[in-house]
Amino acid sequence: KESRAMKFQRQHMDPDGPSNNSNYCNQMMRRRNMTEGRCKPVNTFVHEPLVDVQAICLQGNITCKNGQPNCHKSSSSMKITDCRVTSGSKYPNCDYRTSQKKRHIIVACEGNPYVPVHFDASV
Ligand SMILES: Nc1ncnc2c1ncn2[C@@H]1O[C@H](C(=O)NS(=O)(=O)C[C@H]2[C@@H](O)[C@H](n3ccc(=O)[nH]c3=O)O[C@@H]2CO)[C@@H](O)[C@H]1O
Repeated sequence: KESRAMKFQRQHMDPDGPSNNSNYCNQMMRRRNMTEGRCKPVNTFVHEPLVDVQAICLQGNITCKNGQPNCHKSSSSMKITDCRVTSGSKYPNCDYRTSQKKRHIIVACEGNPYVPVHFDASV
C-alpha cells in the first residue's frame, strides 16, 4: 500500500520539471496516475528539491482549508505548475491547462518523520 508521504510525492513532486510545453499537464497527470476513474480536477506540481519541500513542515503551524491545524507555508516562493482540467475535457481523454507560476505553497504535514502528506494551496 502506498504511504501518504509517497502519494504526496507521486502527485506533487517534479524537481526536474517543468518541460516548458503546453502538454506538460496532459502528460504528467497521466504518468502520475491522476486520470484513472476520473480526471483529477486540479493538481499542482512543485519544481523544487524534495528536501526543500520537506523543510516546509518546520515552518510555523497555520490552519488548513479543512480546519486542521497541521498546515505550513513555504518561507520563499517556489516554482510550481498548476494543472486545471479544461471545460472540453472528456474522461478518459483528460485535458488540462498548464500554468507555470512562482508561489508560496501550503502543505499539511503528518507522521514521524513529520513530512508533507497533502497539498493545501498556493499563495
Ligand atoms: N490537514 C490535513 N492533514 C492531513 N491530511 C489532509 C489534510 N487535509 C486533507 N488531507 C488529506 O489529503 C488528501 C487529499 O487528497 N486532500 S485534497 O484536498 O483532495 C488535495 C487537493 C490537492 O491534491 C489538489 N490541489 C488543490 C489546490 C491546489 O492549488 N493544488 C492542488 O494540487 O486538489 C485536491 C482537492 O482540493 C485526503 O486524503 C485528505 O484526507
